[in-house]
Amino acid sequence: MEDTTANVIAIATVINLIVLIIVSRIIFRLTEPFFLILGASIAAIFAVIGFYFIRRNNHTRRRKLETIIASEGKELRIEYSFLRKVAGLPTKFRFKELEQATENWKYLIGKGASGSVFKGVLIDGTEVAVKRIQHGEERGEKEFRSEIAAIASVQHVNLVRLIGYCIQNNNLHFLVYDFIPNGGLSNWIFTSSSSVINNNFTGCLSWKQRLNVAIDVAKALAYLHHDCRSKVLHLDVKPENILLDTNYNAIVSDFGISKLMKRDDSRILTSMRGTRGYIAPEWLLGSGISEKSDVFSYGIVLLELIGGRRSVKAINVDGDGARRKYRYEYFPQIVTEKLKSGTIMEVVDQRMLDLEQTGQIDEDEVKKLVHVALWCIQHKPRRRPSMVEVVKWLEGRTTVEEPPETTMMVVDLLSIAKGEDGGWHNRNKKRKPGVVARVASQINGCLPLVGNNVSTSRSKSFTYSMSIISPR
Ligand SMILES: Nc1ncnc2c1ncn2[C@@H]1O[C@H](COP(=O)(O)OP(=O)(O)OP(=O)(O)O)[C@@H](O)[C@H]1O
Repeated sequence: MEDTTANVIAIATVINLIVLIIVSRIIFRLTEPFFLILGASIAAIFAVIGFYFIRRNNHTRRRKLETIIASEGKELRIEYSFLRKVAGLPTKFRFKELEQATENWKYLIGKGASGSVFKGVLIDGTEVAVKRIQHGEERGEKEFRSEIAAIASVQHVNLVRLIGYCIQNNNLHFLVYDFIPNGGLSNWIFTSSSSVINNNFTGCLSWKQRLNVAIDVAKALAYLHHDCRSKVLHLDVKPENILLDTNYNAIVSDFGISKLMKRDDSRILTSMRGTRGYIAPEWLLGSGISEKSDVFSYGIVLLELIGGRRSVKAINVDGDGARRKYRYEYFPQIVTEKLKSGTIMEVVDQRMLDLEQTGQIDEDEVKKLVHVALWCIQHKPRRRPSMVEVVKWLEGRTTVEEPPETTMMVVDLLSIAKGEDGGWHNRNKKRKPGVVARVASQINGCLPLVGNNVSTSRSKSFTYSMSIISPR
């Protein structure tokens, strides 16, 4: 377009000049003014031609540059998206893409404190689990941020991969994960679980599968605690957050309340969250947490893997409705007693024993796992092993010694949602360490593990019940 304009101007100027010369020749008959006008006209012609060439030259150079920049930009974009994929960096999805992937939120696969999880398929065929986080629910914005911060920087075969995220508006966020086909471990070790919604994947894991799960989870935690730039504390290790893939390999998920900790720090102070039954005593007492708090939760999960039951079981002993009274059974205490009396096989999941046809589970193997678990749930964090040590014990690379007896502390809210399996379930996760500390200081000596009145509703006021079992 600019070229054509410049050509027209040049031609028009030349025609003008010719006309001017002819007119001047007739009027001025080759007088002095004629030559002056001629000179000026020739200068004008050169100016126009020069201007034309300079413009043309600039224009060509600009176009060349634009082509180079465009191709380099494209290359950079390709390289960037490749690097994101290789580095496992999460992609930002549009809400519409997620609506299409989940067929308008058709398949609900799980529900937690912070939102619901739906199954979906991305355009490229990748199966995903989309977690919808509605702010205003128990967790929310904070969970969304900490989950992205923690998981975006870690990559391990036993950790769930965050594929992407989506921010629809201020109070509706989404996290997109790899879909893990066999769902939560809780569905495979407990007889029934309230967490099962549209999920048919339940059953009973064999001893070998349970041992593999224990090793996988230990490896994932060892990686988070020792191999990342900052220590990553998961802080919500429990069977619901351990997913199983098609081959029953364990994948640790849900980084909603995880925390990053500097390598040099030995502990951090943070408000108490987590799930009842799995929370380490130091958190309940407000004395600061560390990677050893994950080790404690892991120890509880290990015992639950062996026994196929929750660590705390509320058994209705008297009354009904709001007046119901419960007796609590604390599985770690039962295990300790059975170990002492030489009857450890009595704590092993009966379903699994039936499956394996008694005799196929080696008692020494059971003892080894129990020892590891009891080391992990030592009351004093410094007595607990590192997850690296746990991996070595489980893989048989080093021998695990018999653990010392330990104080066991059971602290929880009075408002308990009792599940079908008699276990405590995932409600009222926020607690106040200050309150716990006060309750703890009132306890003088040891309390027997006894029942309380239990309300099944969600309580807004935080009341604590605490029992301490000390070694005899
Ligand atoms: N990537 C996944 N693949 C398959 N199922 C999943 C996946 N992520 C979660 N689920 C299912 O959804 C359930 C709830 O998910 P999740 O625990 O992450 O939600 P949540 O709100 O963080 O729960 P909570 O905070 O109470 O632990 C899980 O127990 C599991 O059954």
